[in-house]
Amino acid sequence: MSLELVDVTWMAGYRKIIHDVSLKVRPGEFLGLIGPNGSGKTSLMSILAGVRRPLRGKALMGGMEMHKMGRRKLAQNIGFVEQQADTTDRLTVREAVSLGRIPYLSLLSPWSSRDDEQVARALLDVDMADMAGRYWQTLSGGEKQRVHIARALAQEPKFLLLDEPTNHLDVRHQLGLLELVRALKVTAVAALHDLNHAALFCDRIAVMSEGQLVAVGTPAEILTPALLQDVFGVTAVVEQDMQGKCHIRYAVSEKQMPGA
Ligand SMILES: Nc1ncnc2c1ncn2[C@@H]1O[C@H](COP(=O)(O)OP(=O)(O)OP(=O)(O)O)[C@@H](O)[C@H]1O
Repeated sequence: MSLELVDVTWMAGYRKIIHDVSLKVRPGEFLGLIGPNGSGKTSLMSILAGVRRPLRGKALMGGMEMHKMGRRKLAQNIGFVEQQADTTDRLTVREAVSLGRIPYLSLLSPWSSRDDEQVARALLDVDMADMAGRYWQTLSGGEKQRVHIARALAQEPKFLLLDEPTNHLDVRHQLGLLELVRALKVTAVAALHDLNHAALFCDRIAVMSEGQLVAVGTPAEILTPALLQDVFGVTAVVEQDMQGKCHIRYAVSEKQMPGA
């Protein structure tokens, strides 16, 4: 099953935020979405997740328009981890992750041991099993982020959409999370600010600039010094290692060096 945007335009008030974007997420791939602040990554992710409806164009899951599908069907297929999602509810970590099972529950299909197993597995996946009894409000920013991801994993999604998932995470958990996403049997899309992470973990990278999709391709195709200069306004050297993985070294002017 694929996730696809066809000529999508989205406006906030009178301002066009997303301009005629067409993008097909390939089954099984890990697609990175990169672009400067305000380029439209979050807006595009929420359209891909079916949370926002395009003003023009189509957002399709398995060839069907998402706004015509029920919330339950969307939630059984798409796990979406938004930026800065918070709650004031008095929930434990386990209860927060259990919310991911709601799309599967009904009067005829009440909570079962299978739901317990999915919640336990999701907590293990994000390294939060030993904090399952802790209250949400007592968690650090990084721990909350890992719980959000566990909640999305508990949905057993076919598509995992992550908006800047490594925010708040220390370097071990950043790498652990991206390794986990790669290892999962899901199609994943993540908005990422760290371009070296995108280069290391993503199969393809899509680049947003001023609301437009300006490039899509493999990390080696996309992460060129010319694109980094054009889109991000930075000077960088891009090296490839023996495995063909790109590594970006940014050039910092003398004035910005410590002690200058
Ligand atoms: N509901 C809204 N109303 C008005 N403007 C909006 C709305 N949502 C987004 N925008 C504007 O649209 C532009 C794109 O925002 P978006 O959050 O999609 O960018 P982004 O690439 O995710 O940015 P960042 O990297 O800073 O998170 C920004 O200029 C933002 O201010």
